Amino acid sequence: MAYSIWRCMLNRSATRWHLYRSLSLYNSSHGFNAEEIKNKLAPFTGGSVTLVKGENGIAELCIDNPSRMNAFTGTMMMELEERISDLENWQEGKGLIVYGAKNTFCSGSDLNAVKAISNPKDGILMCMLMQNTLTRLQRLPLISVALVQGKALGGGAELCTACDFRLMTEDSEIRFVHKLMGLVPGWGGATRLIQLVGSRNALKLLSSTLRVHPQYALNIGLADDILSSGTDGPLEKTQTWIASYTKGAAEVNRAVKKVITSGREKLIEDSLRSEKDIFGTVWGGPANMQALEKGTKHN
Ligand SMILES: CC[C@@H](C(=O)O)C(=O)SCCNC(=O)CCNC(=O)[C@H](O)C(C)(C)COP(=O)(O)OP(=O)(O)OC[C@H]1O[C@@H](n2cnc3c(N)ncnc32)[C@H](O)[C@@H]1OP(=O)(O)O
Repeated sequence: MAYSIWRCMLNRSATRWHLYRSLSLYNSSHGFNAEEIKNKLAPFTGGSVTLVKGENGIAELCIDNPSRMNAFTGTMMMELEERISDLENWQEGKGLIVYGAKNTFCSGSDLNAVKAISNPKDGILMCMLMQNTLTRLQRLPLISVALVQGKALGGGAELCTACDFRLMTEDSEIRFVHKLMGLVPGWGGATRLIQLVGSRNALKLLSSTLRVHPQYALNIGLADDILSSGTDGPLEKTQTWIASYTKGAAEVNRAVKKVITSGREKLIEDSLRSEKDIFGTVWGGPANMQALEKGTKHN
């Protein structure tokens, strides 16, 4: 009887969570026409966004356009959305590593594409497409970490802020170069940067276009660790790093991320109600009953 009640609550809460999560930031009511901007971006080809979902529940998403410092071409922006959709449906997932090919992170939009859609209407449509995608990335019920090697510039700096954590190699930099381009962030990077480092530090980074090196990033809370060179490569080190945050059953790890996402985005009362709903999806579940049966102690 108890199990069937649990399953019923699980289904109801999961449905509510899916509805909340699948509601994109922008839709037609905001003037967003996905097909229109995708048709504009399609001619700008090159590079790829690849996804490998590991047996250990950790996926690796690679921004792969090394001949252009992993800049996002038009087709790569669309591929990123497809990979995020794949991850939203990966029920066994616990974690995600986002990194760039050939030891550099990402240099933002492909400037060839940028020049071709430099009118305000198309720029806003591209902005809404990328904000939708990066918000969905941030809301994934997976613990995500950006492995920053080399340079994360412009939209690349914004991409790394959409992950829960950032690890930087010793020679890497994060740089919000937008002001030098006569721009401000458009992919949601300003909003997320303020959440990460506070409005004063965010204003410093945007107005000075400072090259943020690892130690300074650590000091202001933009980076979570610095990966020193050694026998293991950066990706292996990042796998080891994320493993310490994703131990145990997938459904419990996913519930942990969901309560944080809820607390980060909602008003207090709404967040508390969501926390209750998410709690209901794991209370009395297999991992909870197993821990109780084991008499788990935490000494
Ligand atoms: C919302 C923000 C978003 C937007 O507005 O849409 C943006 O992100 S705007 C773009 C912001 N990014 C940039 O302005 C970066 C421009 N690139 C550079 O500053 C430098 O390339 C670098 C990233 C600092 C690397 O310099 P370096 O190590 O000297 O290498 P190269 O400059 O020779 O680059 C190698 C190769 O890659 C091409 N490249 C690099 N970045 C881009 C890019 N964003 N778009 C297109 N192509 C890019 C560069 O042109 C070189 O190609 P070749 O000249 O053909 O060798």
